[in-house]
Amino acid sequence: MIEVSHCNLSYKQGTSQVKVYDDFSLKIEQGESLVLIGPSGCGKSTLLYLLAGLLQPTGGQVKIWGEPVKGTRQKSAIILQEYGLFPWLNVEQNVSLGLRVRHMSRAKCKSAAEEMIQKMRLGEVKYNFPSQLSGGQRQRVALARALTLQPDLLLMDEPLSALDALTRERLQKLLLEIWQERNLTTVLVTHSIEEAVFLGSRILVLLDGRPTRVVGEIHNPMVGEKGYRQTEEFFQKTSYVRSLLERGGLDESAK
Ligand SMILES: Nc1ncnc2c1ncn2[C@@H]1O[C@H](COP(=O)(O)OP(=O)(O)OP(=O)(O)O)[C@@H](O)[C@H]1O
Repeated sequence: MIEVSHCNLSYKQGTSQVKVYDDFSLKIEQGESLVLIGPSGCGKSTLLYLLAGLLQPTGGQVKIWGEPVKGTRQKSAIILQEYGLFPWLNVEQNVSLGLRVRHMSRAKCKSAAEEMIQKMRLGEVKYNFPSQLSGGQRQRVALARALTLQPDLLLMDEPLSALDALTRERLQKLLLEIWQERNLTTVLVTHSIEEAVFLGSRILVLLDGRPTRVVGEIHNPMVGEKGYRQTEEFFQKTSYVRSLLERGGLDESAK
């Protein structure tokens, strides 16, 4: 279980403080695929950074599998909005980077990276640099790099937002496969309602209220089932999330 308990977090903006989280709590079960959706600036990335240990709350605590998070941890992988690839390293070097900084031998790094490069179908571009890749390929490199570290928690901040519609759907399927195969715990931030319902076993709808408020929590047990996107249930769930976002709160009639 991941527990965010009574967390407070404010940012300094000029001479004032912007209160993003105030007494905020959240629990995430092992193996869940949690999606955070909400308007720009409502605090989604901040929550991801708290979970990653990149930010520390000023009050309260984050615990992962019972351990308080005091900084970044080896088993948490985060994929940021700009993918975080190093432009001066080629695909193979980017993928193996995490292992190299953990002092794994060169040969082991190479074979672990190669396995992941094949899985992500990046073999043909493995000596290319990030500037020579498409958005979808860059995203797969970022995923490959995160997965070589065998994380138990994968945090993703709008990982697919820069992609064209078809590439995005292909990578959504890939993310689902990875989640199901590895029984990973994932937290994904998105602005897309369809993506939230396609990928989230639970969806949290957040709104900016200074502090951030959770205005809806949707359990989505059919996630990952074949053909889910074409079902009535999928349509209903997306309509419900949309109504929460539009009306800024719980609308019982749309449930
Ligand atoms: N380093 C910072 N310094 C000051 N204020 C910040 C900082 N980072 C974020 N904020 C503010 O905190 C609030 C929440 O930001 P956050 O990035 O978590 O929102 P978000 O929901 O992820 O937004 P987006 O969807 O646009 O990425 C915003 O009002 C933002 O302006």
